[in-house]
Amino acid sequence: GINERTFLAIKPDGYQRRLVGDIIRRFERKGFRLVAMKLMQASESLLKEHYFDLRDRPFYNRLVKYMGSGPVVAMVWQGLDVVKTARLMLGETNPADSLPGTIRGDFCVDVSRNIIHGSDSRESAQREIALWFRPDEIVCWQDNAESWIYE
Ligand SMILES: Nc1ncnc2c1ncn2[C@@H]1O[C@H](COP(=O)(O)OP(=O)(O)OP(=O)(O)O)[C@@H](O)[C@H]1O
Repeated sequence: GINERTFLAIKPDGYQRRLVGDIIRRFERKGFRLVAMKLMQASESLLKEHYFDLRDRPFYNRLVKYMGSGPVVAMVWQGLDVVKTARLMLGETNPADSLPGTIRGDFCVDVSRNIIHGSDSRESAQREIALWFRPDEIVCWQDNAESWIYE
């Protein structure tokens, strides 16, 4: 949809490596709009809830520990088909499968240090946005079809 939203989080390794500006710049230049952002230390309970679907995977505990090992930059981005396009811009989960030009393809080699998270569907986006943000932390911005064409 035209005003679709997705949840992106720059992981502790992305923050530590000072990639925040580059990552935000990519999404702005692409044409998406930043509608919420906070730099935060995520709690263990938030991270466990966020990764609930992966709770039975062998790397789950390591993943929660890594995500809590430093600040994360939690963001909501809005725009036409942003869920799918953001996933393309991130690259594959495993950086070894990510093409150059994608965030993971350009900046990392290790699946357990892969810089950024992005919602994988509109349903997960809704769930994750509600988990990480209060409604009053999100800017209300509506692009209409005409502004996309004439802006
Ligand atoms: N085999 C693995 N070993 C270590 N960590 C892994 C492994 N597979 C996935 N992860 C970590 O768990 C995260 C979530 O895995 P998932 O399969 O949901 O991939 P994803 O949807 O591409 O990632 P994300 O949810 O972070 O955008 C990955 O981004 C990665 O940090």
